[in-house]
Amino acid sequence: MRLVLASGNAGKVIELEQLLADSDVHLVAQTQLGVSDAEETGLTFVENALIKARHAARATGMPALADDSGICVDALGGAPGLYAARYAGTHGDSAANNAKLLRELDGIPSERRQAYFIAVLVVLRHADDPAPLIAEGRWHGRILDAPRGNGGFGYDPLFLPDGYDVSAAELDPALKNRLSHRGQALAILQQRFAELA
Ligand SMILES: O=P(O)(O)OP(=O)(O)OP(=O)(O)OC[C@H]1O[C@@H](n2cnc3c(O)ncnc32)[C@H](O)[C@@H]1O
Ligand SMILES: [Mg+2]
Repeated sequence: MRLVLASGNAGKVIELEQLLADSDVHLVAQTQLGVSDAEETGLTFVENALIKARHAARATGMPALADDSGICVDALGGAPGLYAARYAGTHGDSAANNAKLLRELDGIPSERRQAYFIAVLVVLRHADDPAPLIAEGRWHGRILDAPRGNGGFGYDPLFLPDGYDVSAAELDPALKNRLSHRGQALAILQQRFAELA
């Protein structure tokens, strides 16, 4: 089964390809097919995931998988949340986003730095599919005082997963995929892939 992956985020593409490496699902990143990024005008992760999947399915005529994700920090009322990719103003500027997150949490002690990553994955069989497959995962932890590690992407260097003494950017990539919001959501989705036939 060939699916267009409706994401322009190289970190997500790598993780999702790895997660599906042993399956019969073959992902083709939308950038490889010349598909531009969709405008994320939704007010929820699920709406944005549907917008992105529909955009890629329409542009390519292929079934599409989209991932809308973010990080929600309790002490900031859930911010950056839906706006994680553009928290500091420029879409996808991880260094600036991470610096802003540290500034916003300046002086807040570790016991009040709880946060979770969330991912909503959507599969549309075609652009007008009225019955998308939808799955959500959440990964809980806290925000560090300073970045740690070089793996992963985005907010990973600032995220200390519950139960671990290393940041998400210091975890082995396979372990991150087993634990993460994205890995959890994909496991749910895979149980439903059979319905795609
Ligand atoms: O919309 P696409 O094209 O998929 O790519 P994007 O980077 O814009 O992705 P989102 O709109 O879903 O925004 C999610 C942001 O949340 C962050 N994020 C999501 N999952 C993450 C993870 O596993 N590790 C670190 N940061 C993550 C990262 O900064 C993303 O840019
Ligand atoms: Mg985006």
